[in-house]
Amino acid sequence: MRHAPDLAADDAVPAVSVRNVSKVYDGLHAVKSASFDLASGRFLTILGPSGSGKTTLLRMIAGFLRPTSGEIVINGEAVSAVPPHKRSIGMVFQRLALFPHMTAAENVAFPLKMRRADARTIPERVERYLDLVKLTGLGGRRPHELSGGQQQRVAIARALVFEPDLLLLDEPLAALDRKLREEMQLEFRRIQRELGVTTINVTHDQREALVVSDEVIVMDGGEIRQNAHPVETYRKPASAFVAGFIGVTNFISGAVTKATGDLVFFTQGAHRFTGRLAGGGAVVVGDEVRGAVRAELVRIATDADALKDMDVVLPGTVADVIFEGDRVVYEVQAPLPVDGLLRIFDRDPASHNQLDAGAAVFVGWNGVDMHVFKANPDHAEAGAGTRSTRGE
Ligand SMILES: Nc1ncnc2c1ncn2[C@@H]1O[C@H](COP(=O)(O)OP(=O)(O)OP(=O)(O)O)[C@@H](O)[C@H]1O
Repeated sequence: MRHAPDLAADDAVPAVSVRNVSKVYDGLHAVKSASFDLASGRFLTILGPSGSGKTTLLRMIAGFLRPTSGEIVINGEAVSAVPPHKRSIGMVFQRLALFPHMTAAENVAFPLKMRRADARTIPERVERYLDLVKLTGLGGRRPHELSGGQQQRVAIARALVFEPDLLLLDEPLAALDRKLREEMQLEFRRIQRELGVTTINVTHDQREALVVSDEVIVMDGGEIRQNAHPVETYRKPASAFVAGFIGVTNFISGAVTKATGDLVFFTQGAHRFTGRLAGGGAVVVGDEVRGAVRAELVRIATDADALKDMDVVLPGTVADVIFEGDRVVYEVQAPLPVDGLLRIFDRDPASHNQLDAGAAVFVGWNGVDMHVFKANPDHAEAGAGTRSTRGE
């Protein structure tokens, strides 16, 4: 199939170039000065909370919406004046919109007929794409005779059969149950790698973004807050917002007492903390900062001695215990103004007794595991105070 990535060409012209694109409704920015380049064959996910501008950005790339300002370039061609059906784009939506009266094979053949493909080649191409999505032999069934996951596969085959330059996914998995959703995430990844088709996916599911993507753009308030490889997004969040939106993060506010290089010392009442400056910029003594530490990097014990290797040890009381099978989530009330309850993952719950709510405990972590962000009241962190630990 012709989508096998051509690495030499990748370097030359980005498959998609979004240049300073904004969309304004009634004086409000749905998308504000978004810019990014996406190389050919890459899988990009645009991740963000509801209302952050993800769909608006995707719809502008698809051509359903015109930017208020800025430019979108696909394979070197500025496309602002090109209508959606003239852009070489396959789309899969949350609502699949399969034709119910047509068989799976007829659904997949539809875009080829619309594009007046040579009728003699259509059956072979349809079969090839049904094979690709693992629906071999099911082409004769109508949508209602297929499971939700199988219908999803028909929609994927239909979006890809005409070999578009770009595949756009608008939360296609949001309506599926978790197990099927996770299975289909891996399917999207497999198919995308097999074809090498440049893909842009929109989701508010952080796990999906980390699992499927080569690159993740995190949006908030219409703006791109970070554009990075998933591992970097998780390990080196560019702001307190990103740290709070991806993963489960504990925040502690304080004032800087010393800053040397990227090492920052700050205090909250009588408690001293250390961390690494994150998100760029610099801090000086007296600046308000927010320390962020991941739930999986905080340790919990009933005996302070067990945490003697940790840089920070605080006493606390277990407020709630959430059993999730492969891990236990503890919510701990610490007696200093940690922002909300401290959340801690115990990933090895089978090896010891579970703690009970009300237990007196100690929690601890190391300074290298704390990211320190300059406090910015305009960009409150995401996720604080929520109970969701799975990004759902
Ligand atoms: N046609 C419109 N008219 C006015 N405002 C709009 C319009 N479409 C979107 N908006 C606003 O633009 C902002 C971004 O919306 P958008 O649908 O892009 O967000 P999203 O991140 O995709 O959210 P969700 O995950 O809920 O779909 C929101 O504040 C929304 O209310």
